[in-house]
Amino acid sequence: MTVEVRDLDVALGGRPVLKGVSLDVPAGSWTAVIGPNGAGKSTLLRAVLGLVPSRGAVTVADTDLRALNPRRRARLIAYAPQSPNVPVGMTVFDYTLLGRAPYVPHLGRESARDRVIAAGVLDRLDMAAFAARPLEQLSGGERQRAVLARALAQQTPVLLLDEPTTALDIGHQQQVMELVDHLRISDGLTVVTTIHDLTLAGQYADALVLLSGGRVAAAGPPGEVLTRSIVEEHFDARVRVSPGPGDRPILSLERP
Ligand SMILES: Nc1ncnc2c1ncn2[C@@H]1O[C@H](COP(=O)(O)OP(=O)(O)OP(=O)(O)O)[C@@H](O)[C@H]1O
Repeated sequence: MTVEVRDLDVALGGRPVLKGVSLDVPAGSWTAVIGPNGAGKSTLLRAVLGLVPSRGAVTVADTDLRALNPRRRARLIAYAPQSPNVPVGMTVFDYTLLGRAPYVPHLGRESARDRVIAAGVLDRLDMAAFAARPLEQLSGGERQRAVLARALAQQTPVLLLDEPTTALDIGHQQQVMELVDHLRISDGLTVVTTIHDLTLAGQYADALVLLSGGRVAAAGPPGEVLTRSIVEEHFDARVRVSPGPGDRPILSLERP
């Protein structure tokens, strides 16, 4: 399903954080939102979901997202936040099962199918062995995968992921990115993710949107956005950009 954001303005604590941000994410594609710390990436995802007040329009398949009730919205769009408050004492399995909440009838319980879906997602994220463990006893990377599991268990056509790989080792980074890409291709998911690893962003995303100071500073295919001059200007970093497989850029830091 196509996601469209038009002229989004967000102010937090009386300060403008997003200014006129527009975004078009075609159905079944992957867009990565990149940008320096404080650029407004997480705020953009939160504003799309209606978690912070904003001006502008957000539509999914031409439906105004904010006009939907929370249950209908949760069947359309899933969100894995960067560092959510996790309920103390809850097991990984029960937390993942929360992703099925939009499908549970009022006053009803999760079905056997819901439990199968939750178990399947945990399995695919290498988390089956952690199913009975309380969330607060997990490492940072294990908790991050549990948060992702809950979002994937929602089985929505649109997935918003805030920094899904920051706490993960290189193997689990690849596993998570491959799993999301596999779901995108097999189920036609539309994916929007914020991400700091620019090479990883460029390898998986169809399009990159660079936020800088709350505005869209560049947008387009990875090769157009991840140029040496754009990265140096907006991240204040010295980098080498070399062509990788499929003409997707590979970035490495250069010592000044
Ligand atoms: N509740 C708030 N009140 C005031 N300012 C806020 C609030 N939440 C975020 N901000 C500010 O909004 C700006 C954007 O924050 P946001 O978390 O969206 O940035 P980001 O691009 O995701 O950063 P990072 O890469 O560090 O995760 C920052 O300057 C931040 O300090």
